[in-house]
Amino acid sequence: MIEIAIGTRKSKLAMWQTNTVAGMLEAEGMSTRISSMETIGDKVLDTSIAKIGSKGVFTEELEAQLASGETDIAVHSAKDMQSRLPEGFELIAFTDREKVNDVLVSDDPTINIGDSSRKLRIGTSSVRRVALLNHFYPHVETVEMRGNLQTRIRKMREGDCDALMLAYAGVKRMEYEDLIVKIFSEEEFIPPVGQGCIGIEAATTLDPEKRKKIRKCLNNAESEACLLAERAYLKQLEGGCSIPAFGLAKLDGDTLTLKVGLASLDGSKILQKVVTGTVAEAETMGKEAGDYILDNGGREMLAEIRRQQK
Ligand SMILES: NCc1[nH]cc(CCC(=O)O)c1CC(=O)O
Repeated sequence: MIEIAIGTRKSKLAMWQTNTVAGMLEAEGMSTRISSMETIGDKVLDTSIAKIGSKGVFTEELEAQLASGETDIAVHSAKDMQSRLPEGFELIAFTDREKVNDVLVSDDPTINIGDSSRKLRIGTSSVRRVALLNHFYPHVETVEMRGNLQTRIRKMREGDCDALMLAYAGVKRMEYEDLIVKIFSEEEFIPPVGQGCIGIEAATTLDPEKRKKIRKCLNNAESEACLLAERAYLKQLEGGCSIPAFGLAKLDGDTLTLKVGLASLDGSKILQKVVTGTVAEAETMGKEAGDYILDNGGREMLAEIRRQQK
């Protein structure tokens, strides 16, 4: 029997995702061994990720295990992955995607984000969520909020904020669906690249037979097409989760539609572009959309964002 060694972060969400992936592999007759760790990104909670500076704070240590052969694959939230992986690593599969929306979570069901007469403090550490909230709901106050889902909910309950803006996928997986007070439309609040999807990373040195078996078992072709397009966009911007960029691809028959955008940090400016094509063109589309954004004000916006983040 072939055994797949899986690396993962230790957070409850990461473990949920890893157990799901392990279950899929086991259902196809493979055995699995899970090795979990706390990464730098999990440990440094007092600084926002955008400011830690180093790329891949959640991934570097897992990649070291892949490179040494200690593990075969690492399981990640696809949206936490840098658009350009370090040399020697690749994403070999993308699982079935969960609903991609952002949601608002609170213990107070009467919260209405549209009501500007009431003070509302929303916890998030995402530059994209802050920018979009400023843009669409300028009366809302945002509060910096790091840590895993459970920590954030605890902080909300301690009074740090009135509500949290989170990805539906994580809220569902951690069984906090009862606290959802609003589901943001994916048209208005276009999600970040990769939201809702689990990405499987491997070293390029992974045994090709193993790679093929893992891929066959875990990869969803639709997710893959969408993720390739979205990630190619982010790569063209040379971005990761520290810039307020967003991108969502949808597959309808053979037609892939990619909607992307970039916001200024304060949300005052938003650039958007929609491109369509075939599955085979996924990465070209992402690149094309990225070039369009860069050439139409995005380059200056990115320079400004990077200046403000220094
Ligand atoms: N950045 C943290 C993170 N990474 C993945 C998820 C949720 C699951 C997903 O979007 O795939 C979350 C929490 C959140 O953004 O609310």
